Amino acid sequence: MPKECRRKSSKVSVLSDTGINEGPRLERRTAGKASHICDDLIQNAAQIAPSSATGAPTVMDARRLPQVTITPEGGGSSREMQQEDWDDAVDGTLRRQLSNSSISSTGSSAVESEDDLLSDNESKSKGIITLEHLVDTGESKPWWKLKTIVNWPFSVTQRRKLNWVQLAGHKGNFKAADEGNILKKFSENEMQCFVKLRDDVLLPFVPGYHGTVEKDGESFLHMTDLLVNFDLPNVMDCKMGVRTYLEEELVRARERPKPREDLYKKMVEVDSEGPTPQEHFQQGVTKPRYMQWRETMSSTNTLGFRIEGIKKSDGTCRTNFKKTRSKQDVIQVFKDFVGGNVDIIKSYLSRLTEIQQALKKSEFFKQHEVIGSSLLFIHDHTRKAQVWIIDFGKTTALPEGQTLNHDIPWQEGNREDGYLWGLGNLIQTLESVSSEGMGEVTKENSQTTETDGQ
Ligand SMILES: O=P(O)(O)O[C@H]1[C@H](O)[C@@H](OP(=O)(O)O)[C@H](OP(=O)(O)O)[C@@H](OP(=O)(O)O)[C@H]1O
Ligand SMILES: Nc1ncnc2c1ncn2[C@@H]1O[C@H](COP(=O)(O)OP(=O)(O)O)[C@@H](O)[C@H]1O
Repeated sequence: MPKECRRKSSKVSVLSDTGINEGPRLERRTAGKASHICDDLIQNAAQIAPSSATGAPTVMDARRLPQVTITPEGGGSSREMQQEDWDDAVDGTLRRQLSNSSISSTGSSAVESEDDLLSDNESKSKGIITLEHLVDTGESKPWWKLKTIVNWPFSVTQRRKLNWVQLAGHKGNFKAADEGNILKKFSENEMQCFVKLRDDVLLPFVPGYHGTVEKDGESFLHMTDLLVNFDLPNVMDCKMGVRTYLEEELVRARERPKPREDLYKKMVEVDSEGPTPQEHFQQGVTKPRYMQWRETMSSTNTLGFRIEGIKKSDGTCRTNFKKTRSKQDVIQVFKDFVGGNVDIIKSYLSRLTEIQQALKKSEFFKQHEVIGSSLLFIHDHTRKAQVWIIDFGKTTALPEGQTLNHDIPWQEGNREDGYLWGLGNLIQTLESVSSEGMGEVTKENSQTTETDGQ
């Protein structure tokens, strides 16, 4: 979810899911063409340019490199927005459950104990976590104020913690809710998307949305927990599209470049050669520069999707896929994810084909730029397998009358996201898994220890 949206959420005083509030609140400036191109950026991108050996269709290869001029400002290592802008009291209470033994037979399970909980100081969530309910004040009247739900019976048992899987996004973004549901930090964009999706053919493929909830000025989206009906689920998050940042982030970085030290460190952790000499000198990279680098290192640019994280039924989690880029690498990861079971791949394929057909018919999809949205794959030992479209935090409506193809190259200003192109490649990739047979799962892909340094 973009921080712009999260920041706005704290200022929202009246929430509406009636659709009256049409149009994204993200201020969208006209994307101008840059007159400067950072040579270092281009050189760097050229060094890690996608190879044609991936077997990916070349329709996106003509993409123009995003143009960002990077200049140091104010010491050069400031974050675009400070973490503390967003962290709040409830964030501090979220802890990650590291013990596999406490995962119950369902994907999302209530637990009473706080044993072996470790505090999580990272801003990104990676794997198995414990979701807490919002603070129980003990008052007789409900502390929360439901805006769109008339009655939410919130019994004591429903206030227990919830073992859950969060493979991407920021820690503290989710809370436990009533049984079968979760709360996600409010964003205007995402709320508006959920409301519009109620009348769209994509509705069967997105989590159920039950309105907004507010507590102490903090607002949440109340939605279905997709893990709830699974028994020890295997979960994979695939981020869709060829671009993972908004055009306006690019414009902002060009107008007011703010090199960020945290992103520089994340880049160096994966590839010490990643930053340009200038970026090394200032110990900072801008957000779009980091996002572009992530796209070229992973399969985002070459395949139009990338694997963000996987949690398997044995409790192991991996989020170190930053360099998983070739189609063959992705095939190996899928083989390991399904434990060599071709039937699960076939179930996934049939669901993906339904999603593809629905997307092609969807009015919502035509009228929105879909950035940073994921497909969430879930299966368990009963061979139940589902795929869901999640995360509309950066999905923004186009101006009235404008539509997107979603399968043509992005050029700054056209707002194309490459979603359908990526989905086509994802389907082809799973077809390859299915036709190749499973063979042996490599040691690398069956590893159970997560490391971020790749
Ligand atoms: O995956 P890594 O390499 O850690 O990079 C993250 C992801 O791209 C996040 O997207 P997502 O939330 O979809 O996972 C993004 O959040 P936004 O969604 O806010 O763009 C983070 O931006 P910052 O939060 O600005 O650091 C960026 O640092
Ligand atoms: N409705 C849901 N049911 C189950 N898991 C979910 C649901 N929504 C999100 N998740 C989990 O949370 C992670 C982050 O979700 P996402 O919506 O992408 O958050 P963010 O906007 O913070 O990036 C996903 O990778 C997935 O593991």
